[in-house]
Amino acid sequence: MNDLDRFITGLPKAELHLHIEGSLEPELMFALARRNRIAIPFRSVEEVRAAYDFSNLQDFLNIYYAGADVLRTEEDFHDLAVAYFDRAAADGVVHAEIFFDPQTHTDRGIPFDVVMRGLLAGMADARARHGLTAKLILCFLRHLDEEAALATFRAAEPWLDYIEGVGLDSSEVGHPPSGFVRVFAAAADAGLRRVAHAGEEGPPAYILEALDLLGIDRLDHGNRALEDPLLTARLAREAMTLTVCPLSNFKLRVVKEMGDHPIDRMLALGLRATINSDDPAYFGGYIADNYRAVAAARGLDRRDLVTLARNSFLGSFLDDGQVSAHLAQLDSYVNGPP
Ligand code: HPA
Ligand SMILES: [Zn+2]
Repeated sequence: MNDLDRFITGLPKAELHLHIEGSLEPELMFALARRNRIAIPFRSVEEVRAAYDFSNLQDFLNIYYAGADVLRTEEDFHDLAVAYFDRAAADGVVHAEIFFDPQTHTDRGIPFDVVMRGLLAGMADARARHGLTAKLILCFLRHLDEEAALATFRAAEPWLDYIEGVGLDSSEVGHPPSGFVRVFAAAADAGLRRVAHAGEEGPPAYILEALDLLGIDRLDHGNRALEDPLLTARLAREAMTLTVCPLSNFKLRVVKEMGDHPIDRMLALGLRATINSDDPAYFGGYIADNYRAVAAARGLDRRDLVTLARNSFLGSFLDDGQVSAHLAQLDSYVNGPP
């Protein structure tokens, strides 16, 4: 590890865009398949990795939903979460706001409660082992209809004290935010935060819908906002946090090359951009790898990296006191011992 690598790994940071199902490493997939006596169409971890051959969101999603089939028990969700938190803590993550896709599990007959109990147990372990805090964001699958999202929200009702917010993910194009106004309104009425994937593959108009129709507090991806200068200016003016995922953007061809990544342009335009890993088991790296990838490709200096880490706390759903404490910790990391 060189100096910049060490600096990035040690930088205290929050992760704001992480699908827990996307942190399922092939090794754990094999272990869970064995434990649950499930046949999977692969003979080795290498074969699984070789099958991760996708070049757009839908091809990736097909593989990601298939992989999630090995998750069956509370213990499985616990082990999945602990594996992610251990890995995140090693990358300097001190706080994580993680997505989960309940419909991916309830549609296979896994009860909502099993998913919740397992993830919450994993979060408690992360707190005890690493002092890492975490929040849960329930994502609705946008390739399914709003009735299904409303049913999922009703299933979540007993658990709302343990859920920070709702999100919108899965296949973006053809499934605009305008289809989910009622379920997001119900979430707002229940006092939940709202986020949505928009502008990853979908057009800037979808970002506008997420802002104006869903009332989002944070924008997941948002890359295509840059095609619309007025929208970009608005996002900057409103200090909207963008959860940008560089390795995901590269693997899913949102950018052709890492050298084309707009992260520094976003910062220069005054956008509150953050760096995140999205689905690290599938996209080839955890959060520090994402910081390193853009630092190398776009020549980011330490000041830019600190800005990105600062933005991750400012964009989190922690309360003001907790944000200040994390920013103070970040300052003391950057400035060294007094
Ligand atoms: O990058 C993503 N985009 C949309 N849906 C997803 N579900 C997991 N990862 C993603
Ligand atoms: Zn995502």
